Amino acid sequence: MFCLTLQKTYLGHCKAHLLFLPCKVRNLCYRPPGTQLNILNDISFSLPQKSFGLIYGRSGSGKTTLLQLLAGLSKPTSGSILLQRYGKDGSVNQRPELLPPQRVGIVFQFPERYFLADTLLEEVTFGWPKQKGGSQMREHLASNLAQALNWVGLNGVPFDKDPQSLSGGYKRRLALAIQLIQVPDLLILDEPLAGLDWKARADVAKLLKHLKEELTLLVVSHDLKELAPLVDRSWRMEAGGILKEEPLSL
Ligand SMILES: Nc1ncnc2c1ncn2[C@@H]1O[C@H](COP(=O)(O)OP(=O)(O)OP(=O)(O)O)[C@@H](O)[C@H]1O
Repeated sequence: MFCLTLQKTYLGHCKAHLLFLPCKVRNLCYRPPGTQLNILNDISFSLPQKSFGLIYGRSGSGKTTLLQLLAGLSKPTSGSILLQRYGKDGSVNQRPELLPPQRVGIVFQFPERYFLADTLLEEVTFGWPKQKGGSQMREHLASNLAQALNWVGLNGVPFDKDPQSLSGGYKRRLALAIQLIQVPDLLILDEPLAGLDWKARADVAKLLKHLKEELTLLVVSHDLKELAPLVDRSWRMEAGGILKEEPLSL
């Protein structure tokens, strides 16, 4: 009886701490190879599941470097990036594990500049496995495709449409859909509103609000005013990569 109570209390304790911390960064430092100084110094933060985290700060403060580490594009010099996984029912199904890059989606600044294909279908399926043995993965991705297009409101757009003929806001939606097909545990966005007109900015901000209900988003942006209503946690970066949690003051 005592053991059962203890076990329940312990599980309750774990849930209270873990369910709300899917992404946990601890004491992250980064020094580019061949250089003497750290660009990032002792960065620690955590982002709750299905929430919107915003990182802002002056140019050169280290925001892009941090996103690159989180996306697995560079390796930290020291420190850890941990991810808590969830079962479909919301229960914790694993201990925190090192964040595998394939579970992180990243939409770079001006993603439309990197579109390669002539049709929307080619663009969204670019990089899918073609050879024998990859069919299971293709099926998996195909089953997520409709959901991803639906999430971003692209489900009515013909598959043979040239991505470059889409409006600015719809190009951003397409870039988001490409990442959403993987159903990432963490979706990173670098300046998602940059270069858009006011209407497209409002549309994309509305879309991000909708996505926050399903996903964990970490955004770097200078557009504090437009994103403020979505923000759950915000950090200001300073030169040397110091991250300070600060509520937005507009
Ligand atoms: N490979 C590298 N080697 C040396 N210094 C670097 C390297 N990469 C970035 N830096 C420096 O690290 C600092 C942080 O750069 P980073 O691009 O992460 O800043 P940022 O906050 O994203 O800036 P912005 O808002 O202009 O994009 C800058 O001073 C930059 O010059």
